[in-house]
Amino acid sequence: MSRETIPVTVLSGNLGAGKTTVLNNLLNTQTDLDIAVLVNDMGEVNVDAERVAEHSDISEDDEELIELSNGCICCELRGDLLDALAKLAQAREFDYLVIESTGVAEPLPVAQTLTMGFDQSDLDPTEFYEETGIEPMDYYELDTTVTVVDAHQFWTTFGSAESLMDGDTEKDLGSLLVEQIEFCDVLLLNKCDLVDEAALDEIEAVVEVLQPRAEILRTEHGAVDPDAILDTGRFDFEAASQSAGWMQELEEPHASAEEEHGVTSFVFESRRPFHPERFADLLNELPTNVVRSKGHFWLAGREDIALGIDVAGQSIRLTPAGQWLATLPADEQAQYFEAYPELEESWHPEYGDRGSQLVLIGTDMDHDDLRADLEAATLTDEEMDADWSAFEDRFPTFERLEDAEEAADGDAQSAESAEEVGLAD
Ligand SMILES: Nc1nc2c(ncn2[C@@H]2O[C@H](COP(=O)(O)OP(=O)(O)OP(=O)(O)O)[C@@H](O)[C@H]2O)c(=O)[nH]1
Repeated sequence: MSRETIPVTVLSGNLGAGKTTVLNNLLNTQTDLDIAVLVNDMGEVNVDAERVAEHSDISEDDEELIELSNGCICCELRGDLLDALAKLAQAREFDYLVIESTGVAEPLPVAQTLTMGFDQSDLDPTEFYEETGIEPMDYYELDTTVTVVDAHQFWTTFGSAESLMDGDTEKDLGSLLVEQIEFCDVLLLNKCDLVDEAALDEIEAVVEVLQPRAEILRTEHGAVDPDAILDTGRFDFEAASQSAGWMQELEEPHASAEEEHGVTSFVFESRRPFHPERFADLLNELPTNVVRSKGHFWLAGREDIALGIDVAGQSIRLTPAGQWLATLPADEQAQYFEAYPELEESWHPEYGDRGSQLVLIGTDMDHDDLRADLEAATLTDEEMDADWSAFEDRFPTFERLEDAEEAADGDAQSAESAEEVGLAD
């Protein structure tokens, strides 16, 4: 194959989901492609690379098997990843690259690194890059992101609050699984030999709501047709980072073909602020069948910025989601109205654009009950007239207004100011 850039497939997926098994299968399946492999392992010894070497034609001494150990390519090893790719590109004796990330890798930053390289990202240049000036991403193109999901462990992981240290941040396996599902082009539902048909249908229904864009394939022992994950041309950064089910839900509530599996979703909207104490209590006691929730909300007493919320499994993350336009001078507001006329239509005479919009996705959710609970957590008529600053407020305070602006500009999930909270009493 001769082309200007080398296409890349990235394999993600929770610990033990079957990434190495998929990779070995791929390397042992005859394709026309000469595949180079980069394996990332958290430990000092790259066990996965050893296993790849053991089970395929590629040996550990081979230049086309790169090992990156002792860290994760979604955080501290991003620069090393690019260096390794630059060195590999110089040899260029292969025509496809497959990257196996660690089980704790977040796919979005990996894809970001591979899309932006050193030139466009905020990465500090490495010594190698400064010496050679080679921008690896001139040589590569991200082609397909694949998430391998363990069907057998699915519900256990989904509801898991087991926390794991991932670089400097702590997160739980459940929310990592959701992120990995939400950000992929192809999803391999692996270990199907261990799960019956009805249970697989149920898992697929949840996955389809979380990630309507991906192709979902059922696999056993990682056996997959190479054409399904190599050279598919499916990767599209914008689409991938925007395609999560909750986003689509805001635009166009989906017809509930999934309802037979009890997977549903709804949008809660209110122009009244939440009472800080009642809303914190509600979030702390959110039923476990609410598997995903995202959106922004207005908290009484926080009239400057909107707060963003991201619930996945057992974890709740809060971010500053942007400044309310109501806080801006009239001339700046007028500019927004011109660009977005619908803003003016929904403008409240006293509160402006302040309000809440939350999407909830879950299994067997009682929409009416949940809606009533959310409604009850907003201020009553009497409270609307009270002094809001006197309410007890356990939500994190975001010191800098720039935090809000950064989060509004970019991806709220990666905003450094995100806080994982317990909202304890
Ligand atoms: N029964 C069954 N076992 C599988 C299947 N796929 C993989 N396994 C087994 O599951 C275990 C984990 O598989 P790996 O391929 O090492 O998973 P991984 O995602 O690379 O794991 P980490 O590198 O630790 O994140 C191994 O013992 C595999 O043999 C499958 O479809 N069915």
